Amino acid sequence: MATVSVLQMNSGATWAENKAKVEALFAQLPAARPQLVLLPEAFSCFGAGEANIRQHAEPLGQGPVQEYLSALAKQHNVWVLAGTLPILSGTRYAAASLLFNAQGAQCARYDKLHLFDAAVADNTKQYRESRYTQPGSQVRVVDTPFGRLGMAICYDVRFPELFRQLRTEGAELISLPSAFTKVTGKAHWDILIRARAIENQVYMLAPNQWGEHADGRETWGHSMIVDPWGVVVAQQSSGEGIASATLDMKALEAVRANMPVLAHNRFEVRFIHE
Ligand SMILES: O=C(O)CNC(=O)[C@H](CS)NC(=O)CCC(=O)C(=O)O
Repeated sequence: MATVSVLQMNSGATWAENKAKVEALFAQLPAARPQLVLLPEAFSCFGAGEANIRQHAEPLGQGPVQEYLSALAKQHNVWVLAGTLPILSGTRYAAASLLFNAQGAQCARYDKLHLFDAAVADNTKQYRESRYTQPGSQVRVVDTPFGRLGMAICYDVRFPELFRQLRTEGAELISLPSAFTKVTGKAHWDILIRARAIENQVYMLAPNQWGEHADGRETWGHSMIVDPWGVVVAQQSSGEGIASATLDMKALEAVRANMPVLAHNRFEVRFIHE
């Protein structure tokens, strides 16, 4: 049975400082070695505006952030889910989640489908992710040695159809790297994640940003791993840190066999491309 770890970060503006944070967290991985480690959304550069994102954006397969993660995966012999980093996409950037295997090869990419354009009663007030982000156009599921992984990001959690589609395509685990705000996180974070886990009978792996960031924006933390019955099996409430859990695929199969919601479903989900 595989162990997975989600890393909670307080990412700053620059890769130099965030790289040091990633390194420090990897040095604290549990003795029961995880096979998969997940980083939060915007782990490499966060909360310092569009010019800063542009400076950190990399072409797919090139650049210091991807090179570092590839080496890190290999060095620690773990799969690494690189929450999101800005990947050049035309004249803009995709908020891309990249998966590296334990040999350091980049083997899956998912671009955030739903962009966070919303008003929130916090000190940022207006979020306009679509101003600088190129949305994805594909749903992504990938086989790993520890289960079939569906990929999602942050605000996507509010769109249950995506998660039903991932389950329909065989997902057993779903990654949800996030930078969920403090205000919306307090109201909705655990409920949304647990609901997606329960209704789709999957493990939800949700590393989040925590604390105050360069532009004063605040994120909620509470990074968590939720099992297919909806139980929060690991959580890092506040501060930087690591939450780890062992995946029990027999228990997942039992939940599905006892209550076959996928077979009972009377609705069909269709992904609408742009
Ligand atoms: O833009 C960046 O640098 C990194 N990306 C983010 O911080 C994104 C877009 S602004 N945040 C979210 O999606 C929060 C969603 C959320 O909090 C909710 O759904 O309530």
